[in-house]
Amino acid sequence: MTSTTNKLTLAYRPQVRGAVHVPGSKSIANRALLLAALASGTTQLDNMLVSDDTARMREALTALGVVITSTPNLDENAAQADAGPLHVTGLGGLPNSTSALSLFLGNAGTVMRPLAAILSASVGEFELTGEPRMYERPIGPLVDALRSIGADIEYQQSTGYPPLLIRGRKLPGGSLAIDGSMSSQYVSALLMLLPLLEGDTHLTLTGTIVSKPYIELTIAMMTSFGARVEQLNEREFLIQGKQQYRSPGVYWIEGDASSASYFLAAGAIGKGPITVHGVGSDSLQGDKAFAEVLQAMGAEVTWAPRSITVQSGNEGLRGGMFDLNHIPDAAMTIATAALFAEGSTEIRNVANWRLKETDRLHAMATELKKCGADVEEGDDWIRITPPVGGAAALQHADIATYDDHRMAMCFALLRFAPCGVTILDPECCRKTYPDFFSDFSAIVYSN
Ligand SMILES: O=C(O)C1=C[C@@H](OP(=O)(O)O)[C@@H](O)[C@H](O)C1
Ligand SMILES: C=C(OP(=O)(O)O)C(=O)O
Repeated sequence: MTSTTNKLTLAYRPQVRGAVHVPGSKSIANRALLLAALASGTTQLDNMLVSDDTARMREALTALGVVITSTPNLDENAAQADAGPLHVTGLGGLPNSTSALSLFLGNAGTVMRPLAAILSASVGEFELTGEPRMYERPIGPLVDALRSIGADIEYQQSTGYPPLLIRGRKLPGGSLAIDGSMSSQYVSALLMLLPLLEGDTHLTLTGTIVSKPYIELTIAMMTSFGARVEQLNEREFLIQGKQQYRSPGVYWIEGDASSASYFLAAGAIGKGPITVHGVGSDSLQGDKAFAEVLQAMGAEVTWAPRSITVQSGNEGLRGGMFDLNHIPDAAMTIATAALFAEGSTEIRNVANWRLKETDRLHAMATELKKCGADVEEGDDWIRITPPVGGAAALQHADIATYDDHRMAMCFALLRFAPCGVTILDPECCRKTYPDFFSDFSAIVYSN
């Protein structure tokens, strides 16, 4: 691994073995921080993720008056050396701010969307800002739903996009519809707010709902923090108002299943076995299903409640056609694993890749082509065919990462090809996994 300031060259290492403890899940960490902040009582959060996205949530909650303290890490198996338990003293309800606040939320969808919902029903005036890319990521469906029950939210630049100016006020509940066809985060954001409203709410999801497991994750976590959500059917929910979140005492944040995908794919390509600790059959995260896709491609997968082990199958990986709408983040790792598969791999139903840290369909197609793959890109799909000659015929490329942590991380798999790979601006992985490249280098070998 050689690194200059803004690029990292990863030399050929054909084999992988060992074990890794992946850092805490971004999705769970940011939900846990928020729910603990709204709850009565103090919550201890174990295996907290230390990354840009969780830093943005912590800073925002601290500015809102939530006391969060960290304690030293005494666990030598911890995934991150700086990730000791956090103690969050809950507000026992919605925030109440006497001064106007401007909150910088970076490019963290799991902060912008939930806080837009929570603050629209809180006392105070809140400006929600972020990085330039955040201003290109839509939030209109969530704002429309909140306005329909009386929220006062103003777009400060373009209609339908952050930055937002929110003048918080009591919201009554009632009948509410939300379009879940662009992002499940709008649904999760509303769900976390609704128990705290003055009255009961009947919530209907409209459109073709994307990324569904994240909605299930939200409901599971709300339940752990003492709220009740009644699901009437696939699209309808009844949520009583005037509820209160309650601290569960200690809450363990699972390892990040999307971060696990890079190591699991490594095991499938580079012989293995490799064991990823922190994610397993008991996991709440939908991205654990990534291991099922690897299995369908020919890898050998062994499940335990809190770990997954993968090794290459006897016949290597084979391509196929996969609808990966339910695992949009881990799906990116299938796109680079496809370079090592026999035949073409088609990833379907991922239109909202275009709305994330970058236009991921376009970025992925552009960079895979640089490696010598034949790539076709549709509105909501991508098909990858490795060069004739397979991995041995792949070409070394300087991979542009578009300030997208997953572009940087999933192209690390190219080090299993003789050409190796250079990753430009590898530091962008700090959004969810600051130590990714050193953890990845620790499990690869020359023979
Ligand atoms: O709720 C969440 O924690 C997330 C939901 C997904 O977004 P979409 O619902 O926009 O696909 C996912 O891509 C994101 O990284 C995290
Ligand atoms: C889409 C992602 O992030 P965000 O939470 O900002 O939507 C991601 O982590 O891949």
